[in-house]
Amino acid sequence: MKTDQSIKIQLNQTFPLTIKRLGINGEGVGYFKKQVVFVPGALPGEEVVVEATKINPKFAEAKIKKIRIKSPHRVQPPCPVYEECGGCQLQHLKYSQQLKEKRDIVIQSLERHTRLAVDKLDIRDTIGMEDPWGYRNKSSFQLAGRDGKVLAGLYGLNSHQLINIEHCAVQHSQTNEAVNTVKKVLEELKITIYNEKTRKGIVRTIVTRVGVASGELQIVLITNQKELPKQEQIIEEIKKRLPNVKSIVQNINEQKTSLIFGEETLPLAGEEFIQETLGDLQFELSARTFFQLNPVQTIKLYNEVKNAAALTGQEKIVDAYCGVGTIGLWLADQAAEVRGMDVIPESIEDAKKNAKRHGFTNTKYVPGKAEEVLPKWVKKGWKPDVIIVDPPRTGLDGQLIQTILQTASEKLIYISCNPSTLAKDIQMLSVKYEVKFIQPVDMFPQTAHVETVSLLVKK
Ligand SMILES: C[S@@+](CC[C@H](N)C(=O)[O-])C[C@H]1O[C@@H](n2cnc3c(N)ncnc32)[C@H](O)[C@@H]1O
Repeated sequence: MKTDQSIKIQLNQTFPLTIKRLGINGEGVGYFKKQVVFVPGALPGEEVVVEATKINPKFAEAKIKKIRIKSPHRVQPPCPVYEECGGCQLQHLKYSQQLKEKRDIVIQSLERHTRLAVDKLDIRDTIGMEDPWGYRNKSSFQLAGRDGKVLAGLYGLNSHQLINIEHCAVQHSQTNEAVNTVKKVLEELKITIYNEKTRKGIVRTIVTRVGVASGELQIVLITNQKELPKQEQIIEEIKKRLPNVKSIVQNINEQKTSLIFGEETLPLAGEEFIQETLGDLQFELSARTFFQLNPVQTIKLYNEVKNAAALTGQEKIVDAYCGVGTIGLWLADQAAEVRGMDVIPESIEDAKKNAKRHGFTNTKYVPGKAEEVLPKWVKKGWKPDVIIVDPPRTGLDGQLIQTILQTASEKLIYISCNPSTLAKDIQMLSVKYEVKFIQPVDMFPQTAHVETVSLLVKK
């Protein structure tokens, strides 16, 4: 018998709900008369009363009116702006339970999108952080001027209202200090802050990056025009108040879009980059260089890749979606050859410099799409033994999957930041590959993001 699946919940309707699991965005998921309801802030096991806030063709969204039975894992979120901000989604869940839920999200995705016997797979416990706070090395805080005050923070959840953040609990302590200091300097010198509506004003955004190992700090002032009034005073005050600042740069973004960076970057004081160390590798990070945001967990993630690859020194490796080459360089001293590609030409230039700085002569980096570059290499007779992929949230391109299946390298190591696309890709790859293990690594504590390293081996 065919059942009518269309949503019958009415907007603003209030009803009781049992939360069964966490959804991929960290919301509680329950079923009301067999209809899926997403409830931000609700936790598995909780009995809640909710009010429908949005009706979609296949599901409803609702907000909590009352918690009748609380999860034993519910905790008080330490951040005062947690409810409005939207940067974190799981601060109200005990950290040890966050790790369990993240593993569960991976399992659910595999159950939904693959035909594998998921209960037979080796899906390991999530590798967490000892201290799951203050881990982010980079911040991009939008600015707003209000009554002579400079506010800095993020736009609120589903709104365009700036939430002023004095202390972000997941940012490195140097970041919080730096943002508050720069805000004060701009305020005292009466520098006008960009207004999105009128498109007037000068400073739009403060971006900071901390070299967690080096202690070095970079500050980027993103402005709506090239001329920065009182530039010398701004620099002098920042340097005086923040002795760890190694680099102050200006980036000019005159666009209307929500893109943070514009094309032009000008040095204002100090170096154009800061130093960062990952294990034995050193990197120079300039304002726009992509670099992993949680260096402590990055080392654990890359070591999982290294263990999965179990290299003997004879292997040819592909580091697809290589960014500035960090993963390939992590393995280069144990491989015969490492080849990487990325769509961002500047990242490829950085990858080449990084390889050279560390004296590697067995690496090759090419700008371009993985789905175009790898087929060319393979066509010329170059056959990798290990393919490592680290795609964006959208997962692997179909063409790349076809090339991987044709190439049939012994090992495929898939680093994923999206369990749904990972599962869909694994389903396609399972024609030739068997999943050996999936290791979740918590790169972003307090948020719903789930990162995994999966080892697939040729059947
Ligand atoms: C998740 S990041 C991984 C970066 C790097 N592996 C690391 O650990 O720092 C994804 C990278 O894929 C690149 N990218 C996006 N689409 C791509 C494509 N079709 N082909 C190659 N690279 C792509 C992005 O520029 C970005 O550097």
